[in-house]
Amino acid sequence: MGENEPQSPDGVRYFRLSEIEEQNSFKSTWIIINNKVYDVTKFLEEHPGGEEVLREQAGGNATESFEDVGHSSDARQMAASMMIGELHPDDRHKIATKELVVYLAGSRSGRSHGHAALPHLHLRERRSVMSSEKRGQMENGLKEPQEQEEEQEEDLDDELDASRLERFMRDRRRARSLPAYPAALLDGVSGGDGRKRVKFADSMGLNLASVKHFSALEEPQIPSKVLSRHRSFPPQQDLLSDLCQSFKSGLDTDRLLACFPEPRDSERRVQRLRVCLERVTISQFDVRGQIRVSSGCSDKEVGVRYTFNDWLSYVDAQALPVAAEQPGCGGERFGFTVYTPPFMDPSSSVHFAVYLKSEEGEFWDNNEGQNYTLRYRSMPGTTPFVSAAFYAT
Ligand code: HEM
Repeated sequence: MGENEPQSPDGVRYFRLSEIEEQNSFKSTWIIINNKVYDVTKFLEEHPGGEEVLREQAGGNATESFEDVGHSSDARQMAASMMIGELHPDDRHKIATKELVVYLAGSRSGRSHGHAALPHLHLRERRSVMSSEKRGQMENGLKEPQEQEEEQEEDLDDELDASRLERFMRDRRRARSLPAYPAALLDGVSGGDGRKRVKFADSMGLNLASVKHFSALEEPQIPSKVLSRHRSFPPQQDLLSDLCQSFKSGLDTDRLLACFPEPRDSERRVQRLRVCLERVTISQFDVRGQIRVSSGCSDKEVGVRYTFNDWLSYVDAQALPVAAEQPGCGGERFGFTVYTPPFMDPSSSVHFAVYLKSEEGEFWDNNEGQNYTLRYRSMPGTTPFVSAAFYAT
């Protein structure tokens, strides 16, 4: 590949775009970042941001996505070790990115919109290559500059503002979990000394931008978004303390009953399967369940296996014994709680099955082979934070 292509004066290998576009499989995955070509095939599984995001860019220009994430200098050093050449100069125009002039209003005297901490962003297109889709996104909530002449006079200010904007955007970027760096990639990269790095995020998952110190006399203000989330979903009663009771959900009892087994059936099911899901309850924040197992063996592990991504990956969470047992309810009970991520696609589901592992073997209740499924449902017209919950289907 690329043998017939010219090289740059300093010996860098050039690849034609068509050639790069072919490297889009698991066997060979190349991406372009800032006109440099990277072979990320061996890095796919180790990428802290996941294999999928790289696969989506395979064979194409990943510059914008790479920069959007705000990769660290460590990440950039890693990337350097995967560079195999550059995009042929004749093909660079084919992947040219858009250039935007960024205006920050509200930062100059007399232009304030009354939100000192949240500047209004004014974006103006300099080139006309922006796609209409992109333009739609950019213009969403953003305004055109009002007076062109005034803006030209203030070019210097704009430069200053652009750096403020960059800082602002960085602060408002969604906080990301910190990577577990693969040891092999850390040779010679700073930060690989095994020390833990910690990041803070607010209730919406955004990076902590500043720290405010409250005095003892000052009442902390709870943002209305956070309050409304709690108001919409009052805490449910503690179902785990109420054994042998019907499945309950403040959200959709009928549908739950249709999907989950009848609790009075659990006697029969636990005899047959040795383990069964007896009850489940759902709130916007978590899914709680009660598992019943046949009494007997002392050394056992009871838990739930669940996935938020259709079993691409899954988690086994151990269930803990429920303290009190009511008379007339044979077997032992274990409770589990699965916390649902705050940011889910509207179509997301959680699938799960419950298990018992003992010296006699492994036993499962997987809803007769179909697993238990809860679908995430958004309610239109409200913000995602107060509008969605899991529903049984
Ligand atoms: C050779 C190319 C790449 C390398 C070496 C690389 C490396 C890394 C590293 C080390 C991190 C951890 C955070 C950090 O240190 O910045 C990271 C995070 C991430 N990367 Fe990349 N990356 C590459 C390309 C990409 C591309 C093309 C995309 C998007 C299409 C991407 C998306 C992400 C995302 C979304 C995260 C955040 C994961 C999280 O913390 O939740 N990366 N990457």
